[in-house]
Amino acid sequence: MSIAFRGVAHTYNSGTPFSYAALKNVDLTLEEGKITAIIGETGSGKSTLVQHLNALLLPTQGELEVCGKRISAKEKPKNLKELRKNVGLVFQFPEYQLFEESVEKDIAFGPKNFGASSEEASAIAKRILPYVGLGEEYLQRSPFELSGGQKRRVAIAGILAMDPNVLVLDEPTAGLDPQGAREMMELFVRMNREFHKTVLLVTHDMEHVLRYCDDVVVVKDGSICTHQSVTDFFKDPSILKELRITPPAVIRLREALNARGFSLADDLLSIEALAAAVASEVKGHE
Ligand SMILES: Nc1ncnc2c1ncn2[C@@H]1O[C@H](COP(=O)(O)OP(=O)(O)OP(=O)(O)O)[C@@H](O)[C@H]1O
Repeated sequence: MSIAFRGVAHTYNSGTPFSYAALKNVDLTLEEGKITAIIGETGSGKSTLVQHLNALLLPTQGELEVCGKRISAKEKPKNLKELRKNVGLVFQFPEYQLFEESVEKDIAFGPKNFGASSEEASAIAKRILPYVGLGEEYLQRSPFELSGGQKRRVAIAGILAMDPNVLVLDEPTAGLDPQGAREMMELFVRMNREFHKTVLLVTHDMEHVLRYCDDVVVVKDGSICTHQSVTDFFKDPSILKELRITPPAVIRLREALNARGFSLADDLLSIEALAAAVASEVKGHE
């Protein structure tokens, strides 16, 4: 079952002098089971786009279909609660939304809200915590005493606890140190590969897009300007230049080497592949 936007537009403050067309006639089909990066310049409409997926925002025109539910301006999904259980939305800086007195209660809040007993919800919290890299000793701690990165892990555990089919992550690694960001990305990859979650990732980090994602969607001025596989996207340097995107380090290194006389192919997208190609060219000249 795919996720489809059909002619979706979203205008903020419609009918007022402050009206702003943030999304314009978006047609987009996302395959389930993939990790798709949503990228684009700041203010291009990425957050507005993804907030439609659990009906936090409703289209002002058009409709979308998510997990078998139709969402349109005229028609709120029949069972909003079920939709929100299926589509876990992690906002930018989710740690600001923690509110319970203990980590356990915070993670258990969602499952309880969706009908689990206190015991079941606590068991889920215990089970989920190690996935986000925190030990059981954190369960009874106040979320407010934790570091920023630990709070973020608790907030994400709260979403995972509801076992959504679709995980929508709006800049989940913003502000994390490189190690923390890598661990977070590896968690999402695991959720995708092991638990078959569809992952949509809003990000400005091209290294993460190249390394962890399958497909990429570029949003520009409220429209979708490209949707393709990550390997095709990064193979075409003209698109990156046109969109003023700084390419990942491996591509910059390849361009620098080619400028010095190498003829390395555009599809060398990992350090290992690039090193092997450089070694073979050097050997060929010996
Ligand atoms: N609640 C709102 N009311 C009015 N305008 C808004 C609102 N939220 C967003 N906008 C406007 O809509 C446009 C798209 O915003 P959005 O947050 O979707 O962009 P974005 O691509 O996610 O940006 P960033 O990368 O900076 O997070 C922006 O011009 C923004 O100012």
